Order: sequence, then C-alpha cells, then structure tokens
Amino acid sequence: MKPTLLIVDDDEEIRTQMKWALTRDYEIVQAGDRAGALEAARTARPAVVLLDLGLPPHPNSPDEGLATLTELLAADPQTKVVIISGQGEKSNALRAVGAGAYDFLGKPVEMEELKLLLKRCFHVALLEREYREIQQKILGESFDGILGGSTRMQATFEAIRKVATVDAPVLILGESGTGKEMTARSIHQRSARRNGPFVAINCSAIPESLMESELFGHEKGAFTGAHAQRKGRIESAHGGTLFLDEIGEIPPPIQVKLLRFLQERVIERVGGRQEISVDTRVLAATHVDLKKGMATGSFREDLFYRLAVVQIVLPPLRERENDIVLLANAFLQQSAKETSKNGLAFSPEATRAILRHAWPGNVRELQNRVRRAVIMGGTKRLTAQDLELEAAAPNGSTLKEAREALEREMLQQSLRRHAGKITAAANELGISRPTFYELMDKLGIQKPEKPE
Ligand SMILES: Nc1ncnc2c1ncn2[C@@H]1O[C@H](COP(=O)(O)OP(=O)(O)OP(=O)(O)O)[C@@H](O)[C@H]1O
Repeated sequence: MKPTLLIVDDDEEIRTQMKWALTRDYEIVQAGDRAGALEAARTARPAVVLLDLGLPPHPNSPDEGLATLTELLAADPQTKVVIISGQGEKSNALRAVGAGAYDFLGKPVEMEELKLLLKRCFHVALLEREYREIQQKILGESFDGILGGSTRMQATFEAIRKVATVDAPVLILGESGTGKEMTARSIHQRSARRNGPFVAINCSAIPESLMESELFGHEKGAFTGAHAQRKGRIESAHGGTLFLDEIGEIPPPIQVKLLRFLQERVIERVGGRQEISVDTRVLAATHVDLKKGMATGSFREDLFYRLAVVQIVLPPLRERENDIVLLANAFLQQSAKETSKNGLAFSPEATRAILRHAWPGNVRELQNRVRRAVIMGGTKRLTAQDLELEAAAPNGSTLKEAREALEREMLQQSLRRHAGKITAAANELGISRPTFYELMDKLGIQKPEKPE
C-alpha cells in the first residue's frame, strides 16, 4: 500500500502538477484551504503534508498557512509538514519551522529535490512510528502495573521475579516515589502467599506512642483508652505479607521487639502474656541510608541484617533512560482518558523540559504534574508551563548552545536542500564558503561524502 501524502495549495494547477509527478509513489490527497486541509488530515491521516503558506482568504500573507500548520500539528503532533515558500519568503518558512514544520522548500519546486525530501520525511515518519510501537509494547507489557523499558527497570523486574518465590525478607531501597510499595505488592502477588492478605504500614505516619500497639496489638485494659482487645498489623498479615514502609522510622525499643518477632515468629500483644505465632513474610522499605543510622546507633545492626537478606534497589527516575518520556506519555494517556481529552500530547518544548527536570519526587512527582497539567491545561498540547516546569531554551540551556543548535540545523538543512553543494548552501545562507567551512568545523558537521 502506498503511503498517503496531503498536498495543501490554493492553486489547483500546482496541485495537479504535483499529483502527476508523485502519484506513482504516494496516495495523493488534496486540499485548497485550511478547513479542507484539516478535514483531509482527519480522514486520510497522512504521515506527511506539503503545505503552501499562502492560503485563502489571505493568499499574500503567511498567516493562514501558519494557522493551518499549527492546527495540523495540534491534531496530530507526529505529522511531518513540509512548507513550500515563495521567493523571498525565507523568514516565513523559518517561522514555520520554528512552529513545528519539519522542513521547507523554495518555489519554484524542483521535482527531484521534492521527491528526495519526501522520501526522507516518510522514512523518518515510519521510523518514529515503529519506535513508538515498540515503546508502547514495552509499556503495554507492564510488570504488575510497574512501567519501565529501561535496562535498570528490566533488571528490577528480574529481581522481583527471583525473590517472589522464596520466602525470605526483602529490603526495598529507593528515593521517595520510586515505586517501593508497588514493588512490594508485586512480590506479594507473585508469591505463594498471593491469596493471603497484603498489609502495608507506613512507620513514619504512626506516632511513636501508638506504634507498639499498632504493630503488635493490645489486650483490653493494657493502657488508658484500650477499651477492647485489638489485633495488631503483624497479626493481621497472618498467611500473607507484611510491608513495613519507612522502616528507618521505627524507634529503637520497638526495633528490639520486631527483631524478636523475625527470629522467633511469635508476638505478644501489649498487656498480654500469651505468645501468638504469626506466619507472615516481611518486606521492608526505606528511602534513608540505614547504614548511617547504624553508625549513629539509631538503627540496630542485627535487625538490618535480618531484614536485608535480599535487597532490591529502585533507581531514581532520572537514571531510567527513556522511561521518563515513556512514563510521562503513559500518565498523559491515562489522565486524558479519564478526562475525555482525546488527542492530547506534549509540545516539543514540554518534552524537553521533562527531560531537563531532575525529578526529585521521582515517578510520583511525574504522575502528579502530568495529572494536574491534563486537568488544568489546554485540550490539544500541554506546555512546560502546564507542567509547572521551567521552559527549556531550544535544544540547549544557554544562549550559546541555543544559537549553535539553530546554526547547526540551518547548515544541515541547507546542505540537504543543495545535495551537499557547499557554494549553493553558503549562498543561500548569505555567508562565504570559508565561513561555511569554519562553521561546519565548529559545529561538528560532517563534510558531504562527495564535496564539489
Ligand atoms: N514504574 C512505575 N510505573 C507506573 N507507576 C508508577 C511506577 N513507579 C511508581 N509509580 C506510581 O507512583 C506513585 C508512587 O509509587 P509508590 O508509592 O510505590 O512509591 P514509593 O517509593 O513507595 O513512595 P514513598 O517512598 O513516598 O512511600 C504511585 O502512584 C505509583 O502508582
């Protein structure tokens, strides 16, 4: 099947000429104005669009063409739009590239040049689609809801698989929001105890005075306010898994009792004298360095070695390669579905800002920012501002980097347009040949294979 190309030009003669020249390789769809272009894009879903900027009702200004470009990209940010610009309209074409157009060609259009450019556009569009499909597949096959295609997360999944089947305690380490509780749930789900209870307790959320009775339970009258006998969390986890989150927050007297439970598998309720055996697997997690606690005496070494028979370390989000953008997109899709905002996507500048941010709150922070942006932001494109992130300078953080990125882009595009001919490219950009060579050198652009 031939790929679909949409040609948007108000001059029917030009459209017909192009159609004749390109119909062998592409399924051609045509439109003469903005409304027609959007309708054709919606129904035919072309990967590439050729767009003349001068469209009715303002054929002599680029405004209608630029508005069409913006709306085409808002409807499908993946579309590759190639601008056809008249003589002396380079600044408009550059504006269009700034607004997200993929490339531009000057009039009169040279058919061979156009064919080459289209071939490249469709090739890039195809590669991008394949990449997205692979990533989608990786994300689709999430590990008990834990998303991650990075090598670090794949290694984590492997570790979970291995520890799930043995009954040993596991200590899960990782910064806040890295998915420690999700990991604990996954271990439980994959273990022989999956039909038993999963009891999670956040040790940092319980006041010290209540912690002992919360964990071990109490007998009636054990202390003021103990009106009835109450089972503790450990006992409730009988037959299943007990997850002790923020284990570093447990005060030393309770650490002793916990150690005894881990050694002897029996507990005593507060105020009780009877030993109760409890069969539960213990998983613990912390975002603090327990070794420091051991050095200062706030965390017992013997308890640490009991809990840390096996350790799983969750990497911070910033170390998970491509996962950041994948997770951001997955959360975007989830939230967009919940709020019925179909076709919502990040702007390129938002994606750059996502990549630049250090994510101290890890996956939880990412999830929260994306959710908030989906609710508060527009209906088509989410900006860095919607995410409450600092907008990044284009392709770099400093003015120098941004300038160099733009220069590199312009030189490369010009070289492509002139099939590697340096004199022509230098002429187009209004610089001398030696300056062109100097810039190529400075910006690390490879010399064309067959220099003139
Ligand atoms: N890899 C992931 N894929 C999808 N969602 C994730 C992933 N990691 C974390 N989350 C989500 O991020 C949030 C935080 O995860 P979780 O509570 O497991 O982290 P945590 O490390 O236990 O956090 P804390 O240290 O603050 O207790 C949850 O809403 C969870 O669903």
